[in-house]
Amino acid sequence: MARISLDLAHSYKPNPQQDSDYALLPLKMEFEDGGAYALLGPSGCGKTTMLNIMSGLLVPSHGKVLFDGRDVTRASPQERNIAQVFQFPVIYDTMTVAENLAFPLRNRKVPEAQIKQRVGVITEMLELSGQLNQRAAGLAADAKQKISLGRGLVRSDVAAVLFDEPLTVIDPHLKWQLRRKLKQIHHELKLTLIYVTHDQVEALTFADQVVVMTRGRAVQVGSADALFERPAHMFVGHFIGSPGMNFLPAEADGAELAVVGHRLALPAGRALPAGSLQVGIRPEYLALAAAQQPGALACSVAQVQDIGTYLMLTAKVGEHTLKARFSPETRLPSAGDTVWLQVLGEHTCYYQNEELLA
Ligand SMILES: Nc1ncnc2c1ncn2[C@@H]1O[C@H](COP(=O)(O)OP(=O)(O)OP(=O)(O)O)[C@@H](O)[C@H]1O
Repeated sequence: MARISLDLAHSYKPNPQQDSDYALLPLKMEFEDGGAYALLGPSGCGKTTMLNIMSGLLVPSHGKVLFDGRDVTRASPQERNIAQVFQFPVIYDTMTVAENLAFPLRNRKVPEAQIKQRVGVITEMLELSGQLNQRAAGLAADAKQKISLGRGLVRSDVAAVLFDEPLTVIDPHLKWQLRRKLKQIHHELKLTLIYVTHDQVEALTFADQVVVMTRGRAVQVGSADALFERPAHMFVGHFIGSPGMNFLPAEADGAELAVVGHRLALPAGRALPAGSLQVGIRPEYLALAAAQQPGALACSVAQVQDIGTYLMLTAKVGEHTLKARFSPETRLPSAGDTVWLQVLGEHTCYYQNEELLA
């Protein structure tokens, strides 16, 4: 396994002039040996480009890729010793499940006894033991994709295993099981795993560290907890969570903050540079407050929805909308009523130029 370091940028255009010409803007990043990472972001943000640069399918237009300090920028996937799992199954239909799994090891002349042992471990983990001697051709799409996952995981000597949206063809129930399974496999096999997805639940259940990307930039690398509690960039606040973080424009001036024109005292000990900023608060932390309570805003209730496991309150303050989540037993006001919501508190984040200030 290897520690992967990136110090690069990539443009598919021959003469990039502006930021929008780059699929990846200049970035420096380290993937630690044995870590479980997810590259998370919307379509077109540069995830596959980054993965293909790590695997060796693509040479970056600028900069370098290092594996354990060794420059591998122009080395092929074979030379880098990378295993890859793609969106759709890549297996041999005429071979049995066992033969498919053994293939990457036979190719490398691993002794038969060792192959048997390793294939046994992987089939057990992926719950394929009952189908070992079946031909792959007769299997359902998700069983075939499990074989693909197994082929990616079967070698213990790879620098890293890279996954590009590997659960796309899997049905939703099995998807949930496989996500948990992959996490368990990571703990047992201690391989470096890098996993591309646009699905936040998939990224947050699988990875120890999630790289959140938007428009060719990696805007934050962090644990699920860090991305939820302290989004480093407004995009992370908005993209992570269901629904995402609420934002309100504000003007800071000494110990006070004018939020949508309402002057609120900042919590004790909180200092912000004077000027325009955005106040960010998660729907989970937007609590009910008494009228005129410091740090609270009077809002107008637009809607209360029963989502089953929680209640969702939608409120307006001026032209701005706030979403707040409450437990099902909370007594909430009705549409048209005024509600006071605690906007400033210990979980509130403050942003300037989209970056976290405090
Ligand atoms: N071979 C290519 N030639 C030119 N432009 C490309 C090529 N591959 C990707 N791009 C562009 O680079 C940008 C990043 O694409 P990339 O496929 O890395 O994003 P992604 O986050 O993986 O998206 P998706 O989830 O849709 O696969 C996009 O604007 C895309 O159109």
